[in-house]
Amino acid sequence: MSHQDDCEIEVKYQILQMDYELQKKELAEMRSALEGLKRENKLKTKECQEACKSLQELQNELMRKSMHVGSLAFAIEGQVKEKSRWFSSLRDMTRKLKIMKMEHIKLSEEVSHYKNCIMDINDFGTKIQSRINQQADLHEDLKTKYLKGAKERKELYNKVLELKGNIRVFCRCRPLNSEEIAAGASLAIDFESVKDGELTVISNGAPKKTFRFDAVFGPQAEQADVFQDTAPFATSVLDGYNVCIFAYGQTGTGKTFTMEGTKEARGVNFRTLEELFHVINERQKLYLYEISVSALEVYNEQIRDLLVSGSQQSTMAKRLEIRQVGEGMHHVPGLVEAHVNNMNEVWEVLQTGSNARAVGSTNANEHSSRSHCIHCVMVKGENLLNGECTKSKLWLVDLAGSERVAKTDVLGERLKETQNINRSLSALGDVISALATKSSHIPFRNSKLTHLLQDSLGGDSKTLMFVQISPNENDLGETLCSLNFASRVRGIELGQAKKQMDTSELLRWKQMKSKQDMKIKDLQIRKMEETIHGLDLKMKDKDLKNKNLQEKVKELESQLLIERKLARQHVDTRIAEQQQKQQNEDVRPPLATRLLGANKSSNEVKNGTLMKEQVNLTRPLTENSFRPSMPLSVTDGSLKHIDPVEKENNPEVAEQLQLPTRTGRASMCPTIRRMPASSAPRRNSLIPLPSTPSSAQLAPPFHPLPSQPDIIEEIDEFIPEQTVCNSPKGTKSGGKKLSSILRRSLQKKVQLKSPMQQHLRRGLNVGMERVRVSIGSRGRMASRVLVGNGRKGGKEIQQKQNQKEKERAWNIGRTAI
Ligand SMILES: Nc1ncnc2c1ncn2[C@@H]1O[C@H](COP(=O)(O)OP(=O)(O)OP(=O)(O)O)[C@@H](O)[C@H]1O
Repeated sequence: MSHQDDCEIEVKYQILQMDYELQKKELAEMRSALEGLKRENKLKTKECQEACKSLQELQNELMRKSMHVGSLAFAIEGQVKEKSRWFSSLRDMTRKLKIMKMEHIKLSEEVSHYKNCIMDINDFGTKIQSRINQQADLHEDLKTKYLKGAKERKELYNKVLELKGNIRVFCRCRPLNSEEIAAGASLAIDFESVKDGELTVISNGAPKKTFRFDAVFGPQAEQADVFQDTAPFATSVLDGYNVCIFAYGQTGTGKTFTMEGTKEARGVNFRTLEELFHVINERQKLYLYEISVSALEVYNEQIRDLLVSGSQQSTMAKRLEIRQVGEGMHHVPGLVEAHVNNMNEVWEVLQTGSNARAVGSTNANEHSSRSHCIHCVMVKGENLLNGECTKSKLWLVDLAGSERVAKTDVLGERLKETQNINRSLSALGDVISALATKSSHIPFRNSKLTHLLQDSLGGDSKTLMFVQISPNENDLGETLCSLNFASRVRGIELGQAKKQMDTSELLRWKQMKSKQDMKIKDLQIRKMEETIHGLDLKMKDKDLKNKNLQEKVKELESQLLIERKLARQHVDTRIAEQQQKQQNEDVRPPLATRLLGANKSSNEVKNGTLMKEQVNLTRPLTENSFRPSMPLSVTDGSLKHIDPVEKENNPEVAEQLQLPTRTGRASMCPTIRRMPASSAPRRNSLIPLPSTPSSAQLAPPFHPLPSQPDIIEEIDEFIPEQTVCNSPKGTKSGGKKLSSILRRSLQKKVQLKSPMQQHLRRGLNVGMERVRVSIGSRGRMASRVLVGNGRKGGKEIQQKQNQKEKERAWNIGRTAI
């Protein structure tokens, strides 16, 4: 038993030992297995950590992507806004164009209306012209007839005066004054026998001598009666004849009364001038007259200007000398000539002269009898019908008392005065005598008086002499002297009176008239031409504006088209990218496999998918690259189809569809959210984002502003690059089309000059800029964004630059990852 037991025990022991061995072996195996498991566990843990890390990175990446997509959506939103602005500006432009067209139509209608008007006016003008010509002929005929009539009238009038005598003598006898009446003076004139100009001088009640004059005015004669016969001389002056009216006679016989008169009874001076203005007024439509009056006195053979104030007299007196200014024309240089336009002015001048004469002496009457008072009325006349000009003079002379000639028993100053008066009055007598005997020499220069009156005492003038006499028998001697002198004067036969024609004035007038006519006609023609030219210019201007506007609209449309295409391509590219990523995810290997082959897959991505994406990313500028069968529009967070034809033809509808930009931005997010959890290869695919410029491609922050041809060259360079990447024909032609559109647009932009064009150019610049923004997001053209911005203000540049810097920072950050 024991042995058996022992054997059993032994067996058991051996079994146990074997078990033990087995268990030990198992333990060792278990231990080794445990070790293996531990190692595996470690590896797994490490793998898990890596996976977590990778997951974290991917989450970060995802966040960055989301933000990037957000920024892209924001950019798209901006572009959509920009587009809406473009559309609104386009709408404005279209509206303006419509208005302009309407205006153009209106203007065209106006122009045609004006043309018709002009034609009517021309017709009317020719009719009027023919009427005017008829009237002008009639007028000319009437004028000739009138001129002929006027000439005849003048000639007849002059003949009448000539028949009456160019030198006429009126005798006027003053009434006896109160002193004489009181003294019981007897009359020396037989007033009862006065008829037909005959005057009989009586002495001691018996007729002594009979004198014959042109008119005899007795004591009862009024100033107006006297002037009635004097008035024709005034008409003669206006007809261009020189006239001299003088009063001769003994002191106190009424010379001054006849010539000057009193305030109540105006004399010849005032009345003659009144008559002058009366006739001038009557002839005002046919003649133009200028009247000036001078007042002077000849005292002691010196001429004194009565219109110069007393203080200036001393200096003026020396200078006043008589000068011959032409054939038979005499003038006193420096003599004041007062221009008078009406009788008030005439009265002022006459009063001034009278006052000046009075100031010169303490006894006015005494002084007046010792000097010759002379008024010279100068008349310039112009016949408005034929331009005939005349210059004539009217002398109104109040002579010094004639009785002084006989008085020689005076001394000193009075003697000198008397001698001078004697000299001048005897000189006047000599002149008249010489004229009477038709002497070859007329001694005009023997005295200042005759020298002054030379023009009006010669053969071609008319002279009226008032011989003033006293009725007092005590003055008989003086009266007879005066009457004898007057009779001598009346006996002079003056030659035919000549009109004082100013031929140079006539010639000048005719030349001036013809020049004026020419000027008026030229002016009329020029005005008509200017009106037509102005209308033409308006038409051209409107046409030009219309053309420009049409061109601008076309340009803007093409810009918009390009912009729309680019934006669409941009969105398409994004979608394509997403699709590509999704495809990549679908074929992505399991986590462990990817871990083992991470480097390899990374390289594959770099060499394969990545490159493909890069290629795709450069494509969007071409029309056909990655173009979906139907274009998509973002509306209410979902992508909608827009018919491109409808969009082109009806931009407003298209705009309305595109307007909700916020929803457009949101619409991008679900696409991102639908993407599965990112993986390492997928992350690698995101590295070379289209907007990420390589270090070589990164544009400097500020480029110098390129010239327009440079930009065109850049576009030219840029477009073929796209076409190379996208070989299909359509893409090539699209690229060329785009290139040509851009080039044309830029060339036009360069040509713009007018303010309107500049305004449009500003709009175009904005457009170009936007185009560049959209191009710039493709990498290479990013630099052009800065170029475009370089044209704007500093703030805008800064904003754009900041925005780009942000984008670049994102991209650089991604590259670093
Ligand atoms: N026809 C007349 N009717 C009324 N009064 C007259 C007339 N003629 C002269 N008298 C008066 O006679 C006076 C002298 O006249 P007035 O002074 O005109 O003479 P005179 O010839 O000019 O003298 P003098 O040579 O001194 O200047 C004046 O008072 C004037 O009023």
